[in-house]
Amino acid sequence: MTYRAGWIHYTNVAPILDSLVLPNNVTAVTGVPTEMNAALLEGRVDIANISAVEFIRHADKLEALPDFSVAVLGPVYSVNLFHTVPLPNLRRVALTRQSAMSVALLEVLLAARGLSPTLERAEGEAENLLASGYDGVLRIGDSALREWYRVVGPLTPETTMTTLPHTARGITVTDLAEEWFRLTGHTFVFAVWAYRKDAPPPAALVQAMREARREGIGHLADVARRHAAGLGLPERVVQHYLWNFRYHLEAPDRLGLHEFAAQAVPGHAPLRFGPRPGVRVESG
Ligand SMILES: C=C(O[C@@H]1C=C(C(=O)O)C=C[C@H]1O)C(=O)O
Repeated sequence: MTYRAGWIHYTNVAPILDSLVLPNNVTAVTGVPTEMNAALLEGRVDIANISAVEFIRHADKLEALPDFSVAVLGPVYSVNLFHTVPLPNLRRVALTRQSAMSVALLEVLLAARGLSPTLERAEGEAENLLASGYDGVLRIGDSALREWYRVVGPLTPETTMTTLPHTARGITVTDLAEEWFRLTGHTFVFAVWAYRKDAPPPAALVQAMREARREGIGHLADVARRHAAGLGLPERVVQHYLWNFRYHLEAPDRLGLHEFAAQAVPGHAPLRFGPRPGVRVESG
């Protein structure tokens, strides 16, 4: 039987996907987070790296690989609220249709500040939307990374990603993962690799994913070089962006995930993870 994978193909998954050799009988499609969330929940794929909030919302049906995540501690650079007024003055915010996670995160961050601007779905470049009457625009993924750099860059020999300003040309870029860290002191998990509990991935696929990740992380400069031109960004920016991610769903990531789950989806079913690598499951 064929096992069907669905991959979100943003650059932050390249350290896992670029070197991945799919075993026989595994097929893969790609898409943006909301597409992959729906594909998994509707049974069109069997495993996908999905928005962590969808995993939490559907924890009764889903299980996640125990050692795969797209997570950060502090800034992420690609989940950004672009705004022209201070956060307390926000009135109308445009949300991207590509994302479930960042919308849920924005709602948590706004609620923590007692803010309730109007949230609307609208596509387009952040700067164009800001010029057209929105005072905030939420963007994720590669285009958000590019727009962030366009607003706050360029890097000079004296600056690093972490010392670039948050405001330039009248636009402030609020990095939602950095805000989450300020609020809670936790990591933020954007994605996990989830599957329906009754359809776990073949061991050969998980093994291939682990090998691909080892290869990608071991050659991050090469991954950055391959993707920099396509992104239209300096290699230095892409390399920093990539090594900043936490791909192993380690204990601090799980803590952050549970904290977010408690805040965003109160009353959710217990989160379930498959057996850890190297841990033998006794049968009977
Ligand atoms: C950090 C990011 O993570 C992605 C953001 C997601 C979302 O917002 O729903 C889902 C999967 C993640 O891989 C990003 O691509 O910018």
